[in-house]
Amino acid sequence: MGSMAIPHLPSVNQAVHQDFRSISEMGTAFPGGDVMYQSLWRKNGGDLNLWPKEERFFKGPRLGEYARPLVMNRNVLGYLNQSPVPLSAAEDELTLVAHSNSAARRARAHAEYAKQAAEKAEAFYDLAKARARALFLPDVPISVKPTADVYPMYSAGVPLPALATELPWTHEEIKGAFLTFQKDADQIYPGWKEKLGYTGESSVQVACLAFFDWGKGTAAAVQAQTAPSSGSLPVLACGGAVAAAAVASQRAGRQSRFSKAVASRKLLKLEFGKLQGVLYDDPQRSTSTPTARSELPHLSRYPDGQTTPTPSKVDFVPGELLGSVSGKLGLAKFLEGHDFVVTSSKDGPDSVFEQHLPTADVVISQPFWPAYMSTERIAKAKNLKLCITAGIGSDHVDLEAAAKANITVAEVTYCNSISVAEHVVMLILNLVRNFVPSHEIATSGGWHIADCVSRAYDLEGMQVGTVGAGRIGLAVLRRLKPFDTKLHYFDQHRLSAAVEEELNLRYHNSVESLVRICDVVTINCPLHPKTEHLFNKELIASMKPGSYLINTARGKVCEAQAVKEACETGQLAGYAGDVWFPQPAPNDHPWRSMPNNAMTPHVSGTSLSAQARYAAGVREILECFLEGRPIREEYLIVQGGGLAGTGKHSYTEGNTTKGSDEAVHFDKDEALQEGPPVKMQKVVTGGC
Ligand SMILES: NC(=O)C1=CN([C@@H]2O[C@H](COP(=O)(O)OP(=O)(O)OC[C@H]3O[C@@H](n4cnc5c(N)ncnc54)[C@H](O)[C@@H]3O)[C@@H](O)[C@H]2O)C=CC1
Repeated sequence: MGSMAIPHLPSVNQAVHQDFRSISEMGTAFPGGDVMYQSLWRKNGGDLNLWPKEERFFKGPRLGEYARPLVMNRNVLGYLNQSPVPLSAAEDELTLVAHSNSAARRARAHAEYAKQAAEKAEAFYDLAKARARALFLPDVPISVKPTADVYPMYSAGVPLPALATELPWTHEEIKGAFLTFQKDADQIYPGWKEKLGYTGESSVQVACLAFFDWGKGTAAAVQAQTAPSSGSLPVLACGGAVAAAAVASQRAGRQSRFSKAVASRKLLKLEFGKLQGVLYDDPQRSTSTPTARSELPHLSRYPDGQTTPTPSKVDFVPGELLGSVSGKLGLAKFLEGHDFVVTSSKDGPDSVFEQHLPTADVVISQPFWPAYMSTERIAKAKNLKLCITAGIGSDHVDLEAAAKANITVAEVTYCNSISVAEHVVMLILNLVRNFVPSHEIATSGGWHIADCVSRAYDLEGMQVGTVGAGRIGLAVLRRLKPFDTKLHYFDQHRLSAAVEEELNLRYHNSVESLVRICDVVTINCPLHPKTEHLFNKELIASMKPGSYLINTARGKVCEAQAVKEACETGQLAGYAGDVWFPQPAPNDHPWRSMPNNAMTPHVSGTSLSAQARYAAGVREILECFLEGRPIREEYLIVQGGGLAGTGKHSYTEGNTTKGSDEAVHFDKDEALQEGPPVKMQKVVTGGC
């Protein structure tokens, strides 16, 4: 299109009555058309060379022309100046058609321009790379991409102390670069930290301080270039080059991504954003142990037919540890060029999370180690547009406040529902068959069979009920069917008659009705105002005596003290689960030490298998968000000022984050000093 010769006057298209010839025949100084056309005509007359390029692509009739009513009984459209009647409603529709036609043509021309701009940006980047290679090092290491941004400053002779102080503080990208380039430097220049006296801390501030030295290094690099024989290139010089190159690489990459997005006519909502990831700590035990398995089964659909996440690609191998800080949910590469801060420091006003919150555009958190987005925190997060739950269950966000602030809350629906369902079955068997105490006896060298079996039963024939029969609840029911149990459920949405028949299910219209009958109750509903403390003293007292309660939904669905007392009196034969409130649970939380518990930290939904799915799902959500595409309906909890998608189906309005600030009382050091968690011997001797 760009190389097409520009005719002085376009060829005449007789099918379109108001082309240039007809205009001139009409002898009109300012022919009909839309406002832009009129004003361009006034300005430039018929000389198309003087008109904006995209106007050349407009070959159809002008606005207002289709919109004319039929005149003169000749079954042709009349001219604007001949119109005998005012515009009608039908014309409005035609006007819209004409509008969209012309807009589409213009958009195509814009897209063409943007594509050319993208190509130029790429060419520029290649040039800058070549020049920086020549300047800094004859052989720049592979991951080092030189600079379009910093290079001109060096070559323009900006005083180096000024450069060194100016760059780190004024350029957000440089701060970002420091978070990513250290690995490169480690590989290429082992020992650089010692040589620089780098403390090894990972905060941006420390990294920026280190940049002062990197800046000096750049000076050395420049000198080395002018006097190559002055000795070996100091490590500092190389460091300067690495830093400068990392910045340029990020910037050029972002620029070219942006231009490409424009060229493909995607709306790039957030060109450069601050994303705050809150993930659990890396393993405390040695990581030298190889992972147990080298591959994961490939799944493309969930049981109801919904597809597993569909990001454009992933930068991790399924089965890797992605949910902890260093795993970064496998997003580090994808988010290069953005400010992506990942931390486990999430509770209290001094936490890293709270410090970054006021400037964050996106918060990514996990239920296992939740960044509680309380009312107060949402009020502080003025830039926040999107909260992503890497998993399922977004109750750690004050959904009411998020809706009011027009923040979207999305989660990776279904990603770990089956993981949890498997866990629930395991926990039921665990409690009923008294597995954990028996295991403890074996590992402590004992053989006390009577102690092992005095609380052990068969599940067969028991009445088992779920509160909540959504993705997890239904999967639990399906998995329990072969155990020849009698199955019950309560949910605000009744399952289909076919499913009830298939699983021989008994529906209860209240939770009270279900708990009265069941030997085993499993909780699989979200936490929202109607389920908060649902299992209180009163409801637990109405349960069948000696029943088992399994809660992998959310800790706050149960009242902690009421559960503890019921375990002590025997009203509950056992309580198992992995969810607490708040999280991490205080070191002295009663569930850690109450009798007959089979508790773990919050783990059921973060198996390595689940991590691969939710990491991919988070990327899918981010890709949609960054490109202005809609997020899958089923992933939505809050959008457009209210509950949406799965949020609308499974939650009720309100806030359940109150009390989450207590999480600050968890003392990591105390937990580490105390060694392995609660010994089950305590449980065996603990009563009931
Ligand atoms: N422990 C873990 O690692 C994980 C825990 N979860 C928890 O499990 C919950 C459920 O997950 P899915 O089954 O995938 O969600 P889902 O949305 O498919 O199902 C939830 C079901 O609960 C029902 N429900 C809502 N309020 C209820 C009430 N008051 N009484 C009875 N039923 C009610 C809904 O109607 C829906 O059928 C999540 O919201 C989350 O809190 C989810 C994944 C991992």
